[in-house]
Amino acid sequence: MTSTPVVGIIMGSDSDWPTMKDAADVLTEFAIPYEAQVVSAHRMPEDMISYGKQAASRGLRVIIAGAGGAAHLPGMVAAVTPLPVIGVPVPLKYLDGMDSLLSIVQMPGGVPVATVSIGGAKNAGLLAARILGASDETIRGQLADYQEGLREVAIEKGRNLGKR
Ligand SMILES: Nc1c(C(=O)O)ncn1[C@@H]1O[C@H](COP(=O)(O)O)[C@@H](O)[C@H]1O
Repeated sequence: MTSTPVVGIIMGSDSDWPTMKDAADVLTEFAIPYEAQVVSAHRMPEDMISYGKQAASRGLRVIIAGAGGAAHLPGMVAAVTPLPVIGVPVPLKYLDGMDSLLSIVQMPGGVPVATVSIGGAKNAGLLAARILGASDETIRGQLADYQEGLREVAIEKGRNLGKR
């Protein structure tokens, strides 16, 4: 039996998937059910509006939206859903993702998008887990273990410094 997705990962094009996959991998690691699909504000505006409007009633609790270039997708989805939207600026060949970053981060007051770093889909996945973990003790425990793992790796790497 597959569980109902609680995180929706959307992206402007399938070409964004190599970047966005990092968010999916984190959610898989935390056993958080997600769905991933292409939803473009520019190329399929009506579908994008439907996706955003139906997201909460379909059971989604967080949306991760990635896009490159003139990245209007995260902000437009945030405009039509009350769910938290995490924006991932996807770097393209030109401008190194600065265009996408600025398109996503400079939202007008009233319509928030939690923007992660350029190409920062891993942190988008972790942020989604933290949002869900605020009201879910199991996920919160998993996140605490994950953080402890980061500490142990950092300490281990520090120990190895003297051995070089
Ligand atoms: N920024 C957007 C939107 C949108 O914001 O609605 N739709 C597609 N795109 C972006 O166009 C780039 C090139 O897409 P193609 O590789 O399909 O030409 C992708 O990074 C996509 O996210």
